[in-house]
Amino acid sequence: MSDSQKKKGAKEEGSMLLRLIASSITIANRSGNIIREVMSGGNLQIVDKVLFGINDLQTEADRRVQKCILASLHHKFPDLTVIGEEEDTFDNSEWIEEGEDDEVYKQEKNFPPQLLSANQNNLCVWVDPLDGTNEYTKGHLDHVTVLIGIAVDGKAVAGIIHQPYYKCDCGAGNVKLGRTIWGVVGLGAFGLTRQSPPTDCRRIVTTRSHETHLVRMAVDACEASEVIKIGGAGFKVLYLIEGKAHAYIFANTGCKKWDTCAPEAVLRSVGGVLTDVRGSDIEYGANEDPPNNGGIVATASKETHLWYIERIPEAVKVGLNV
Ligand SMILES: Nc1ncnc2c1ncn2[C@@H]1O[C@H](COP(=O)(O)O)[C@@H](O)[C@H]1OP(=O)(O)O
Ligand SMILES: [Mg+2]
Ligand SMILES: [Mg+2]
Ligand SMILES: [Mg+2]
Repeated sequence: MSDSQKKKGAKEEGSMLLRLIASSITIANRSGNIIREVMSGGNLQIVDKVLFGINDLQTEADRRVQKCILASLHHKFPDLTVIGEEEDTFDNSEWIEEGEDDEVYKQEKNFPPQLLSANQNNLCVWVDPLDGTNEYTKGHLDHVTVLIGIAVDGKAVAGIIHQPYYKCDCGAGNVKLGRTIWGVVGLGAFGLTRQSPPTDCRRIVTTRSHETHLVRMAVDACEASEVIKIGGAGFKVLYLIEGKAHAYIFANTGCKKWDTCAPEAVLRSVGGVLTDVRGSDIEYGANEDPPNNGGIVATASKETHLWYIERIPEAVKVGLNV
């Protein structure tokens, strides 16, 4: 047996969660290539999924990335529950990505032991192939992320967030597009640096394309010195972790569990919190319904989260039925 065969065999016998995260990072990177290819091809083939709400668009990039992620995960983990935003099809062998990111295995000894023993019976993966579709179609490309969220026993514990249009400075004036962030609760986050927000202001990040009366009421009650309207749940959570905003407030229905599973896991891996507007945890088990009708309140620090929950007016909480 060759060295590479031995290495592959050892990985296949090891922790399913490690393999899943290592595979998902590589799959998310390939997804970023697909998103850029579709955009540069110039034909997004936009479909309006009017049945599900306002500004609920789907493009050829959403569809292709969903095929890539689901086919790749199904190929390696045939018994795993994977729930994606777009249609489910597994007959997409041309989209299979087989690689794994070795950096994940280097962290094995630091992983919480109870997560290393997770298996297909208590794991569930929530996939948003392209978060921020509305913004993608309007050229706000930096708002777009690919989200692969991993839940164990219904809790968001690991997440991969890929930003296809993030500009990485490679030195000497060279710029590479795309970065991938991953995080595991109890281990930490990789691919970005956590920064504290300024202490002399209160910046709230909220929806750009799904604003309603309840969203405005909730944001107003939090006494923001600045309201930042950007697309996507993934992009907004990165604003929190990188200290560009103090809280993410979304008092509306419309978000689904694939929107928040990866962002919540990455946020919690750095000590943050993401809940509905009542402060209740979002459940990500395989039998949960996808919609999260209770909105979102998220902060990068546990200490400040309750302050925002207490400020959301009761009328907003009742309006969202939580
Ligand atoms: N009313 C809605 N209908 C469909 N998707 C929604 C709705 N509201 C929010 N979302 C999803 O949640 C994400 C975050 O919301 P927002 O950008 O408004 O803050 C959106 O990018 C969208 O994800 P997606 O782009 O993957 O369809
Ligand atoms: Mg969508
Ligand atoms: Mg989304
Ligand atoms: Mg999406």
